[in-house]
Amino acid sequence: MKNTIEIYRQTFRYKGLAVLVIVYNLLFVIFNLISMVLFIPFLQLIFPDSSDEIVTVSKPVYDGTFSGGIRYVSDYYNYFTQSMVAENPKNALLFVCCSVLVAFFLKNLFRYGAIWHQSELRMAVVRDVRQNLFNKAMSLPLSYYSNERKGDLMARIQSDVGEIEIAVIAVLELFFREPIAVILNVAALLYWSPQLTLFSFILLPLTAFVISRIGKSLKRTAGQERIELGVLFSKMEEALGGIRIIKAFNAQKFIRESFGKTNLRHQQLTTKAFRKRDLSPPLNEFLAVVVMLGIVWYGGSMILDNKAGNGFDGPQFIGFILVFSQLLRPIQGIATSVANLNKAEAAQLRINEVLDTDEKIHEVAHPVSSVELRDGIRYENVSFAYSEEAVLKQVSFFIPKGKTVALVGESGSGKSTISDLLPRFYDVQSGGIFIDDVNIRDLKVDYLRSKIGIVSQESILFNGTVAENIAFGKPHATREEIIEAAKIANAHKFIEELENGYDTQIGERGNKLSGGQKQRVSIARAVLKNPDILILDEATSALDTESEKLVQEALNKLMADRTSLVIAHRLSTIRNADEIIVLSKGEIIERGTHDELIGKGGTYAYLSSLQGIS
Ligand SMILES: Nc1ncnc2c1ncn2[C@@H]1O[C@H](COP(=O)(O)OP(=O)(O)OP(=O)(O)O)[C@@H](O)[C@H]1O
Repeated sequence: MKNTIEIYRQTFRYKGLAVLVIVYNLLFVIFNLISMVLFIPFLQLIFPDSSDEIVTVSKPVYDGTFSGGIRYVSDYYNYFTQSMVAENPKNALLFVCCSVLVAFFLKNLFRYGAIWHQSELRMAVVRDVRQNLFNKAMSLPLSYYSNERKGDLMARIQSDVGEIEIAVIAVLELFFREPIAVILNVAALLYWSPQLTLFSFILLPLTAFVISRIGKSLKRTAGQERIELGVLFSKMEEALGGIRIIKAFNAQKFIRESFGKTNLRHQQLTTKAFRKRDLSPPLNEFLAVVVMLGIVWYGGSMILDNKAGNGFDGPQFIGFILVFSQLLRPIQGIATSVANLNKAEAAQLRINEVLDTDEKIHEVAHPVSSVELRDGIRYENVSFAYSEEAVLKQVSFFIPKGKTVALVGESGSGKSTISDLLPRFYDVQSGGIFIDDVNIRDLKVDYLRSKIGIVSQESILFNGTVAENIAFGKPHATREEIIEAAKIANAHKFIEELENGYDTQIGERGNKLSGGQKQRVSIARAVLKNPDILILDEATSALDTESEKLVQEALNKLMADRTSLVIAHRLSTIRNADEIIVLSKGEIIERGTHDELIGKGGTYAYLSSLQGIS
């Protein structure tokens, strides 16, 4: 219920649109009924025998009340058409036809009016929910992404938001259209014949029971089908993502077979679901005919036996059946809307789980507005764990301003974790990191990150032009600034040679560029940002000698005069670091310059010898 209220609230954030949808729907319901009722005089014209007593209807008088007003309009219409019948039956027929036509036209006009505004409303709500989820996804801590699968978040953004879209319409129809349609139609039925109305309502639960049984069974199968579809998609995603490895290992057959099995299971479940779903229309129709025939038999007998009373004649009886047939739609509509809202409750819950996730990286109430970086960066007794197991244990070191500290160690020793703590992708659990004497926790996160440039192992480029990718951290940079940065990053030459120079689209994730080119674009991006502090996660993938030379040169220029923390994989590149810190299992085991560490003959010397460095 809480989540239904939430959907209701989101819908009514667009009050103007919601009110328009409601008003149009109400007019649709009213004209739907009127278009049925207008048939009665039409039928009375076709069966003149039954109109004997009606032609004598005298001109109605308006009694001043609201319900009297409705009766007056309807009586006047009868009086008017019947007077016409007396004068010229063909004119009367034409008049009734025109009235019915106008009523149907208006009914459909209002129906379309409701749908017109509904489309805007549902998409506006969807846009909001999707945007909120995306904004939240952007502010969630990195730890969220390691614990929860990205695919799951994608599913929430895609399918759960879709459920909300359907629910927006359900809310409007459930509260503002269908019940009113039911009430109006039932009122008309009761007005004509309370006895026949009661009889019809005895038959309805029978059909409702059968239909709901099918609905439940369908829901079960549809649920299984959705799960299987999820598996199917994840297999597809996995296979497409790893296509290079699949080909390299000649594993196409294995992957094809595994996909084939899931695909077959999905096909079987979908077929089952379709069969159940497709059973509804014929069964619905048959049950509707059973009910109708029951009414025809009972109502017809009442008229034949002259027991109907209250002037209930043949044409009115047909009108009764027409209106009754219109009653099934809103009743089914209520059932569908309730089912859709139930589904949306679950979807809203899943969306709220994301929206309510704690962002973990909290800002202090009164952050320090700026810090100069005069002395350097200090890690002081830093300990950290992603879950239970400690990943960093009491790590302390200092990077003097303008100097470079390199982190070395086996895979999993904690190098990336140390660098992730500086821009506060995670917060230390004990100890602290200081820029001069200011704890980074006391700085505004945005401000802190604005001072740091990161060049990561993987060059993360986005679909766009080269220039846009370089200006990523400084969107208002001029073309001259971009070119200047590219020159420093040894990227200008190759960019100029591209098809459209700086305006060349580089494709998804920059897949139109080579590894070395991507790295130099990333470096240009960091150069343009011109940060005081630099984190460099050195690329592990080998580049050819020429490319590597260009990248290394670019990095040297980028690092000049900056305070840098370098994660080194190839030890040749950090020979000149001011201090090298060797980590093992989250602890510092050696530290010193290259020469000092080689002289010591410890782990660093051993690792260097493995890489042929002395
Ligand atoms: N997001 C995470 N969630 C849980 N554990 C993690 C996460 N990231 C890293 N770890 C674990 O923390 C430890 C340190 O990892 P880290 O990535 O800092 O090491 P590294 O020295 O940078 O390794 P590599 O050289 O392979 O990149 C490892 O045991 C790793 O499994």
